[in-house]
Amino acid sequence: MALAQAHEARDRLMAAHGLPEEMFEIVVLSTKGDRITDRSLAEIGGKGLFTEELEQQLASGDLDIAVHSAKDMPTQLPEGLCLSAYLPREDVRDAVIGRTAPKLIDLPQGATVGSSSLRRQALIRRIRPDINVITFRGLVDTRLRKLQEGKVDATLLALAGLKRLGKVEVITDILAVETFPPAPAQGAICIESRIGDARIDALLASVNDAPTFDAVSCERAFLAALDGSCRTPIAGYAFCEGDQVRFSGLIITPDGRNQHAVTADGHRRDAAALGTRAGQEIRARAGSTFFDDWS
Ligand SMILES: NCc1[nH]cc(CCC(=O)O)c1CC(=O)O
Repeated sequence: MALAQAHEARDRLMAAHGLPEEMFEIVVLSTKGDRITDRSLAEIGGKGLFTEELEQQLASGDLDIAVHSAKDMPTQLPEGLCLSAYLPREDVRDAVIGRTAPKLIDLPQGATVGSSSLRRQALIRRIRPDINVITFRGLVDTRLRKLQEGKVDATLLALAGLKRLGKVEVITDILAVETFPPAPAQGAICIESRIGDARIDALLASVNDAPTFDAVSCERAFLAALDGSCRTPIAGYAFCEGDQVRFSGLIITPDGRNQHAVTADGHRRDAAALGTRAGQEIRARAGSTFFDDWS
């Protein structure tokens, strides 16, 4: 998927500036997050794993831009780096790949679902407390193979990733954002670069999608205000409508039984502040014990 995303960024940059392919060199780094696939992200140290090595090369000048799934980016970036552009966002929803039934609600009693996302685990339990959720990581193909081998009844993946890999035919259901809210920044590809690199900023300005930038900035600010620890299931989704941005966020306990939801809207220019306030509000309402009990 990383390669598909890098190609998409390169193709958009080529088209926007009329540049030939030879002007770009794609450097592929496998990261710790890709190599360790038998434990959940929370267990092995969280989101930074995907980005650490790329960021070192970005800071040193070996790379000019890094292309990431925005969802995998920590809220705090290393000094001197920023998320300078977002490509137009893909579908934000989660998809079900069901083996014994197409939809979560139709799975057999006590069915096993593979997912290592704490948010998906909690949201699955909110809908179906009887479902046994097991940790399930690795590349999409590995997960699909485990599903076919009968290790689980179903698994959940981001629709955006499946689309980028050209694997939508495996999907048996798509979950609505209202009942199954996505992770902050899901479906968005971001470009990270050095702060103040005028040459690169000029190149990136023409591929940045402003509605995606504002919406994802709002969602990431929400996550940051909640201290974005990847041990707490957090969902957050914003979208732009004209000059307005609308946001809804949720924190939920891993068993899916307790939750706090928030909605907010305002002017797009205040998108990040809106997300921050929504995060602070939910934090105040939930109280510190909501987080303590589960981390
Ligand atoms: N954590 C892995 C990851 N990071 C981004 C995506 C999907 C693509 C996206 O959300 O942009 C995925 C896989 C998944 O959640 O199914």
